[in-house]
Amino acid sequence: MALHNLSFLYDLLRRLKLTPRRAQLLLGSGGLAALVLVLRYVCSKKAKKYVTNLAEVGRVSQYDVIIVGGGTSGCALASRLSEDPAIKVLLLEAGQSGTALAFSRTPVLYGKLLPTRHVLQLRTQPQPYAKGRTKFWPRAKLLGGCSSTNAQMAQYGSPEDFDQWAALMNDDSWSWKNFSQYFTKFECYQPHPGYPLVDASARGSSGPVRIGYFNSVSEPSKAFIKACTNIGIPFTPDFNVSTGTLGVSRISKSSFAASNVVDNDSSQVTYVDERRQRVSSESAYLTEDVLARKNLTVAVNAQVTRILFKTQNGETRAVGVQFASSREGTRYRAYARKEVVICAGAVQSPQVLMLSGVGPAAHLKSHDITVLHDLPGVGSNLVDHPVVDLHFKDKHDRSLKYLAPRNFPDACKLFIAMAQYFVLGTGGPLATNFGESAAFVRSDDTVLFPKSEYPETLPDTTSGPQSPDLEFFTTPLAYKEHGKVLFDVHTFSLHAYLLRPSSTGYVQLKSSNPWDLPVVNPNYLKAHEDAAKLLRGVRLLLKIARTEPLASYLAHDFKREDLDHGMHLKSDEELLEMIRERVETVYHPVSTCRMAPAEQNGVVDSQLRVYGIKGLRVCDASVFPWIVSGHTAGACYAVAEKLADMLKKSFHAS
Ligand SMILES: Cc1cc2nc3c(=O)[nH]c(=O)nc-3n(C[C@H](O)[C@H](O)[C@H](O)COP(=O)(O)OP(=O)(O)OC[C@H]3O[C@@H](n4cnc5c(N)ncnc54)[C@H](O)[C@@H]3O)c2cc1C
Repeated sequence: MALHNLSFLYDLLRRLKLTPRRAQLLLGSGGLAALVLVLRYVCSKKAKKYVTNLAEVGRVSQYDVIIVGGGTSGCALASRLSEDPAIKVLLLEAGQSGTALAFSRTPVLYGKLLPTRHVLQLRTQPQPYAKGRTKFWPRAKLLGGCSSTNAQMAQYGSPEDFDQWAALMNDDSWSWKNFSQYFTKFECYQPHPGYPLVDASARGSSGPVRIGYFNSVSEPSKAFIKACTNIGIPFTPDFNVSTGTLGVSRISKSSFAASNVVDNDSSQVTYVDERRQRVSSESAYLTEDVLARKNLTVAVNAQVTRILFKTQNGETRAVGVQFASSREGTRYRAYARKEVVICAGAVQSPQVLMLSGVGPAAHLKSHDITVLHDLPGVGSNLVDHPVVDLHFKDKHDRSLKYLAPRNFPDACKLFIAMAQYFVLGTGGPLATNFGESAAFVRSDDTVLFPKSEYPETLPDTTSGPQSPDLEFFTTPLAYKEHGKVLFDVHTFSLHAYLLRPSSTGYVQLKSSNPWDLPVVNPNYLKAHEDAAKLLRGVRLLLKIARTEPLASYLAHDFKREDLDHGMHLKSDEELLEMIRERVETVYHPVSTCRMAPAEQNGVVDSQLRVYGIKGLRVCDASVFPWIVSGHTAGACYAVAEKLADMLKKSFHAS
């Protein structure tokens, strides 16, 4: 039946006798419009009801907890807290629903969201160590936050990352042994017959966040895994295990060890549902049942402009928030009996604190903001993962280039893929998140980087001996400018990123107006070792690209300036120039309201309480003491799960 439908569609398109030009026009305008309409229709059926009349929110006399920002952590926290009917929760989100947007729901389309109004069009300061360029830094303005716009890769970092958090805070509840329960609490892992080596019993099975596999992966991405094992990167069946995250994945057959044959159908483990749609914090945690709770109010298009405080007997307490839907809009207020929790993300949590008078005193005064509490750490310690992309020609011309069709056969392929995804609901190419295979390595691994070739000893910035400082991943298509620019030939891409940079930067206010985007400066590659480690990563990737079986999938004799087949011949100096030229964000900023002892410039303590203020906490990527050795969304969920537990217990005790 499915095949019949697809061949019927193909015949129909052929009978239309479209010339390549017509096909291009059809796809460029009508096709896109049709796609958007179909998607709108599909998604509108699932659109949820949230409070949009902000006056209604202020009418409730008091909430117990007000959460600022309905992003990855914010939705999780709101949902968990409101499980207790005695806790009255208000969640205020600056953007609208993400589940109502087709570009968010359909994995392959998330790049299309980045240049829209649903994403803050933030750019960094010129990067002095990256050729003075400013970098595009998209941050979601949607319920679900960046989990509504991200690449859905479900790897959580290394267990030793969290042991390091625990040691810093002298609080064992953050150690992997104890904190890992919150990863399993949010997870609903879907075992897959193609992945028999994954120990499903070690994964969560009843949490709200469905973790599973897409059902498409390109041949070169499978070959990448084998090429990695051929140069000495061990295979690991699961990146999220207690023994650490080092190695390369994925693979399906348990016969791998014997035959060394990679034969999987699926890509990395991802946040994806049974219809191969995105799982975001909103879709997972704000279900209809949760939204039906009388003690939970979720308001959208509600941007918090500042926290409200009360000072009595020398003690300052957060008592509520002020919010509005637009720069000129009416300012509303809502009050919290117990706690205000800021979950506005690594860029905006420090912004909200500073707008409210909590932050570095001199900086606040320079913007005529009355200093309520001088807290120098707010906005400092910004860290992000820098990435370098390498582009290759796909030798067999089988890439997903048809997703941006330029001729009739490609147009047909796209329509078939659309039918497969939207009509048949069987996934296929539109269900890809692009990140297919990945490897985690250490830059001091002497098998991969022999001392004879890499004599320099670089500072060890990993969180422990089982933890990586470099990640590689593959995409079945090369792109530039965050997906805006594709190549006119079939391509395949390899990416190297630095997991534990030494370089840190800052978030500062541009002005005291909450609608002005803050100033961000990650200081990419400021530290010598950051560039040196990325150089090692790029050298190794270039070697992997020329190692079988991957080498046979790439057209290494294809000579073109904008492709990297000759890159391995460059000197270290030339490669470093290229790295500084190309370095971009992997969209993982953290640590701007760092959980750390107060004397070490910390902003929150180990219970995520803002130093010096009562009733105020921060809960999102901004509290990470150090950046995780992997992808950041998982720890955002887990931190929120932990805080929800903590708050529920403390409310019951009081
Ligand atoms: C393009 C992209 C790809 C990524 N890919 C991956 C990936 O594959 N895997 C992975 O693990 N991680 C990935 N990440 C990173 C990950 O998604 C983020 O680190 C994580 O989601 C951040 O969660 P958060 O809760 O800190 O903040 P966010 O999810 O950003 O939430 C902050 C929320 O607060 C709201 N807000 C801000 N200010 C206010 C205010 N004043 N009032 C009210 N609301 C406000 C925002 O609108 C937003 O909804 C990616 C990120 C991006 C952008």
